[in-house]
Amino acid sequence: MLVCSTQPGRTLGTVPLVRSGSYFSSRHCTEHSMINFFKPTGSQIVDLAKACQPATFGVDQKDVLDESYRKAGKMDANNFATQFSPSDLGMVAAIEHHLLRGRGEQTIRAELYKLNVYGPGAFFKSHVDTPRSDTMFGSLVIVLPTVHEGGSLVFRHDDDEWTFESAKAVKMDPPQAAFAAFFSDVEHEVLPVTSGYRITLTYNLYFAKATEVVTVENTKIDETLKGSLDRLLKDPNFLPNGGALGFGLSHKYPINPHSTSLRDILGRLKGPDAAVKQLCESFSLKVAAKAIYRDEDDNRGACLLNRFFDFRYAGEVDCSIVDYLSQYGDAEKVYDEADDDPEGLLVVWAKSLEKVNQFEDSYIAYGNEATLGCVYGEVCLIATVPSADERGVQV
Ligand SMILES: O=C(O)CCC(=O)C(=O)O
Ligand SMILES: [Fe+2]
Repeated sequence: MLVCSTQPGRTLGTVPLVRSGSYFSSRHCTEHSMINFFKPTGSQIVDLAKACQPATFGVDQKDVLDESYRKAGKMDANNFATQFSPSDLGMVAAIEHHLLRGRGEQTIRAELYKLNVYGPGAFFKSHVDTPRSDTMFGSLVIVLPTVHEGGSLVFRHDDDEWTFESAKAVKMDPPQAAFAAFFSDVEHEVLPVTSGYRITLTYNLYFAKATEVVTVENTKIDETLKGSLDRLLKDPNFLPNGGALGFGLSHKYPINPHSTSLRDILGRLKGPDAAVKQLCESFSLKVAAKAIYRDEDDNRGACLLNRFFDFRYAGEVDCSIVDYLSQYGDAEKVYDEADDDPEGLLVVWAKSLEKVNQFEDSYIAYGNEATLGCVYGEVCLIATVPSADERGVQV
């Protein structure tokens, strides 16, 4: 459960880490580039610290390096990827509610800024954050659950001083992160770390633009997906040889496999499904609506078709549906990372298939006597992802 408390100018709290949102990967080191903050190892943390650069800080809109003022390592947001999502965890809503009392709408967004590593002896003296634009009003610091001592955050505002002992607020088992959100003009300081590594993610907090507020639902989807997609495509370890991103649809569409065209569905996508298409296209990914077919026995793979296959003219089917469609229906076999039979196109499912648009058809199965077989299909969106080389990212 997210727990938070608010004093003037700042909201402090803790949030449990969710398993799916605890992975980080950096593009600096390839061998140990992945860290699961559910159970990070000591050497992974040291590797992450080594992959960082000396942290600068902003003075009069310029980035300055001065280790007598700030001694820490940093990694810029475009050099690592994380599934940690303050909005999915309810933090953005909580910050809005607590820090900006009474606004009560989704009028803010958190943009990932940096990852910081404070090893033994690292600190950041008292400062105020430099707003990066007119709409930036504050910062969000997430202290990830790693064993360390010291590194408390001290806030000062209007002759008031407050210390957040974040090292004591984080928990390892089950993992719980600590966070602090505060207005840019609140003075804050990171006291020296006395042992271990203190790892933080920093986010810039913005008021959403007026136009973004009107399309609340889309804004939320766009912001979350856009950042993730951008980071994935820039990650050379993501589909290094190319493949596809698959998205289950959020809305239901009228489907008759004997008469509906997938091209029509693509042209009539609703709200969040249309947003997925637009977003992928904004990254120059080609998007198509496809039918995915599996055998009744789910384990024998799947295949994608650009049209619904009409089994009324199929005759007898004497092999698996996937093999049949690959041979006679121009289908492309697909697999995902969990498959032990990698054949065809590798699809990473960004949004799982929830059977929202499942359809059913029957065919004549070959055997001693003809029996009626049942085939299931579903509609999904497939975005083709070029190889890391073609995307211009180096492994
Ligand atoms: O890492 C932290 O705890 C604070 C970082 C900070 O204050 C900043 O990046 O401006
Ligand atoms: Fe700061």
